[in-house]
Amino acid sequence: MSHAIAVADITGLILAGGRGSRMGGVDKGLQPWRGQPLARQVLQRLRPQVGTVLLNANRHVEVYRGWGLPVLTDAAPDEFSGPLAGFLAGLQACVTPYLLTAPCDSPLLPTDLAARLGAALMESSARIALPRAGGRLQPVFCLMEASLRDDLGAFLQSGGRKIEHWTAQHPTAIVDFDDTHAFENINTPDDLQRLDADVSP
Ligand SMILES: Nc1nc2c(ncn2[C@@H]2O[C@H](COP(=O)(O)OP(=O)(O)OP(=O)(O)O)[C@@H](O)[C@H]2O)c(=O)[nH]1
Ligand SMILES: [Mg+2]
Repeated sequence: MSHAIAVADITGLILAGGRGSRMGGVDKGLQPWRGQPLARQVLQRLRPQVGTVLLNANRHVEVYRGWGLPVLTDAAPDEFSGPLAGFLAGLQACVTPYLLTAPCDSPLLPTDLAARLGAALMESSARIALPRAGGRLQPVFCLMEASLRDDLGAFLQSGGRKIEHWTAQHPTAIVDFDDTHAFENINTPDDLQRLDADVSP
């Protein structure tokens, strides 16, 4: 018996729906890092790990579509309800049993993220798997059963906004990763420079 989820059974979702306020209000996914838009760096790392990739954005939708990706907007794109609104759009669109999210601003995400989270899901009775690095949960990187879509819809409807508040309502497997740089995310123009200097390719 193999304790793995087939790659084809996972839809990847790049989360690029935020305001980027700490970056001056720009679309973070389109900011260049090592010569490419951040969200494209994420796409390169995520694509081999999943069967299909979707992208969630509320601005510059045509630019992202030009990359050949289906683009999902939040149900209420003007409200900026946070990443869970992106999770829900992904869950509603995905036709596979599992959805794996990754933010557009973490270009060094682990190349074995789906494999390790997937193995943890299979080996437990959990419905969600989250990575932890340097002792901190990284809930924006979330592998979940697609059948949680109605439950998440109800959580958002009732005003819930925090990923960890939602995941805490379901059995969740936690997977420790050693490489803390892998989850570094870029929030400010300074971060763009610093992450390039600190971490070799
Ligand atoms: N769909 C959707 N995604 C969001 C929203 N807000 C944040 N995100 C995503 O959640 C992830 C983490 O958010 P942050 O790093 O805080 O990004 P941000 O909100 O664009 O940046 P700040 O405005 O500076 O906080 C990123 O992948 C964002 O794109 C939202 O309202 N809707
Ligand atoms: Mg934010």
